[in-house]
Amino acid sequence: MFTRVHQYSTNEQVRVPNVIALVGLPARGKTYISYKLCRYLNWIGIKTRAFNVGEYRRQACDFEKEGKADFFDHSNERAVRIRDECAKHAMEDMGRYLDSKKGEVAVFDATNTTRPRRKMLLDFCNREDHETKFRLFFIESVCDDPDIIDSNITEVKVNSPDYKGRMTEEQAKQDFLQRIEKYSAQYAPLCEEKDAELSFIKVINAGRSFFVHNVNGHVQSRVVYFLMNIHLLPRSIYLTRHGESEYNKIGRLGGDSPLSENGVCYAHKLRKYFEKENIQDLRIWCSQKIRVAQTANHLKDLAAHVEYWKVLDEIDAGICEGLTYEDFEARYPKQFSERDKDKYHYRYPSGESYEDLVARLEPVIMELERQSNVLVISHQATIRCILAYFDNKKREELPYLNVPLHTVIKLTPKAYSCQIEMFKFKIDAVDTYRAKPTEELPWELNGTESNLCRSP
Ligand SMILES: O=P(O)(O)OC[C@H]1O[C@@](CO)(OP(=O)(O)O)[C@@H](O)[C@@H]1O
Repeated sequence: MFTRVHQYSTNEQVRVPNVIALVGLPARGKTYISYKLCRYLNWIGIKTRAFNVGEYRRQACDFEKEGKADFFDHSNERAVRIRDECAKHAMEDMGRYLDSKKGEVAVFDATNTTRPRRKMLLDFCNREDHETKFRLFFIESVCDDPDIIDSNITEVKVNSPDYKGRMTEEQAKQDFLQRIEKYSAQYAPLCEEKDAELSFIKVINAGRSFFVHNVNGHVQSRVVYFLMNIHLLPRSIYLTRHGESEYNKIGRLGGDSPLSENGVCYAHKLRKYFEKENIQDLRIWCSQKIRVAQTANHLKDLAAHVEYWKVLDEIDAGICEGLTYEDFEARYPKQFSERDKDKYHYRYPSGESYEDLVARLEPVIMELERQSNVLVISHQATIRCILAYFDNKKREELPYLNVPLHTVIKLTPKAYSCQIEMFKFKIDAVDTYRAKPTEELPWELNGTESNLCRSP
């Protein structure tokens, strides 16, 4: 007799709604963490939304009239009342989001620096009227490195809607420093003894060290793992497909064919491009397909490391490997239209779906988060998945992102976005893009320079 081992799917594991609450003084990167977490959790298929209490406060009162830094003084009773009301309002919205099952994780982005505020949140999560109580996890960002704080204030805070257009950058900076002082007077950091029952992680000096306490459940452990891998250092990630292959030329899917003449030409030009970029400690990650290895061969000596990852192989088209789209439609018309209906979830018989591909590529994303400069040479479907992560794309858009041949996509991660530049090489190649039948154009990218397609 066989015993069936129950395999938990991601969805089963996240049935308990989770609240992730940030803790920390202003300018400690809380919104940055919340943005990155939302992007990551949504990409791996856990529906997540951030609730930023600052935005509720901005809607509730005119900051100009309230007196800036004084608004955050704990002796300003009116302001304390307004701030508590805003927090409650955000909590109620968060509750509706989780109770209605629209989302599985809510990120509560606020300072939460006092014990009473955290108690209020805990009571809210344990309220009996929720269908299921919410599991609460705190992420405290502790930072005493003046350089990190200063760069956060100068790069992010002086441009916040509180200040932009209302005062000079210097005035904004001074006001913000006073705001930090007001919060510091009331700040009660999380503490192993006093908060023994709570689950939390302390991220110290933007990830130089961590303190993890009482982790509870799948979502929390994934969050901890993710936080321990991200960094803030400047770097660029380059994505490209292999040069045009013999199969591309005749429109066949998958397979393991070599480069066409045009493809070889691209490999040479790619070398020239990276010679010019002159990147220190470049790592090249390739799939294990011949067309990718041939593209990478010309670049090997420019890189500090070249690695061949099976997980970077193209989507497995199963019984459709080696067919053209026309063959596919003629042989398996039902399957073909199923794919058009829901390309993200459609799994090729004996092959993979885009959803499978995202799961397969998670270690690549995690490793990309850890590394500095990396060039990934891979395939149309895999690059779409990686790009969707960095450009925060929805699942329905992901399988239709336009990733043309003979193009380098340069990603430069910024605090709350990712700059995307596309360099199209002037070397002929077939167009392998197949639009969604009703759609006329490929989906646009979000990135700051998304429409920019330049020649290198
Ligand atoms: O999901 P769709 O849009 O079919 O694109 C994936 C297809 O792209 C192709 C080319 O048609 O990728 P690649 O040339 O990068 O290997 C196929 O191998 C693969 O099946």
